[in-house]
Amino acid sequence: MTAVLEISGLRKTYRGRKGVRKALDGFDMVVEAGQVHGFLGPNGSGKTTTLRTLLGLIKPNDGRMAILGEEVPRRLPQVAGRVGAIVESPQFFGNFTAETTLSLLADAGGVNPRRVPAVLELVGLRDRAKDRVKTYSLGMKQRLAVASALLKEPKLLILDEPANGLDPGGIREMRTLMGDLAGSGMTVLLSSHILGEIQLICDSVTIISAGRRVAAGSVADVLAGHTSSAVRVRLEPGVDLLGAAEMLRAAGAVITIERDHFTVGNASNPAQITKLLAERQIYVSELTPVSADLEDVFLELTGTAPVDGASRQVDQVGTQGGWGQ
Ligand SMILES: Nc1ncnc2c1ncn2[C@@H]1O[C@H](COP(=O)(O)OP(=O)(O)OP(=O)(O)O)[C@@H](O)[C@H]1O
Repeated sequence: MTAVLEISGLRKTYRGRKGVRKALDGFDMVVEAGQVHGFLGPNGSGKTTTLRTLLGLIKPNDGRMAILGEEVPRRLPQVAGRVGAIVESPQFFGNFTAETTLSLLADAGGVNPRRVPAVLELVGLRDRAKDRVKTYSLGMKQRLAVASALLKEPKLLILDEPANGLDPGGIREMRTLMGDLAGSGMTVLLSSHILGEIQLICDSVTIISAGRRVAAGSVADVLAGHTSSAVRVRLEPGVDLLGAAEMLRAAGAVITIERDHFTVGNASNPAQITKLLAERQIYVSELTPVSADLEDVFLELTGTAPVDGASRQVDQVGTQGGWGQ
């Protein structure tokens, strides 16, 4: 596979009245061609700074970046025509229709006007193209924004938080759209903190925390590297669930109590659970492993503060020790 986007050792320090803030601290990222790549991190972890730096809107302090094999920002003029990006929510005139809006943008950007119906079709707005934008839902406005970025037929599409503020239906539409775009050969980079959706949309991810990469790879690989040691425990009806949970907690288990069961978050040896319970004549009716999802991995990784001052990427974060070994 060829890399459409490569970043290495990127550093950005903001200096303000409140002092110096390291937004990017030797950040690395690689995005391969034809992928939908999720760029994930908590608020303030450096996602927007990375995207704005890539697009030449912010000057980095150090590091190398290349888009489609061209060094940026030096060669940005040569590559800009092949990159579509939305890093700030674009403002549209509510009284214009989507068709007019895109026609004006196409005209201003020297794009063939035939692209307008094509992109409207791509984002699923063809039937509403002649309606005023002010009658659109937020999801439709987001799709119009994507349409505007697609006018010049980019090879790489960069979207900052495209699912932000969308309801589940809007997120589903956005997900379908991303899949369609990648299916047409485009590479899509999308930043987000909505992880459940990312797991379904993306082929690969980069997770950033405090300006450094803490995980990267295919969603399956990232998940496989962080197998959960949690198990769900259900007891026979009528048994004192809270009492049993308390007893395990006193023995060192990390317990989360649900309505009709509890989970043990650090059960590296599930037999210990059944043994301790059986010693008190309490019998389990279900003991099931809880599989890790991207959200678990994200919390585990971004809750792990990187070593201060070290620029090494901490992809290989060790898993925490389990209880009951
Ligand atoms: N113009 C600025 N001046 C000073 N500090 C800034 C500036 N822009 C961002 N920062 C700081 O840099 C860090 C990274 O911010 P950035 O906006 O890149 O994060 P983010 O991951 O995009 O967060 P969010 O998801 O909230 O948008 C934060 O600590 C932020 O407060």
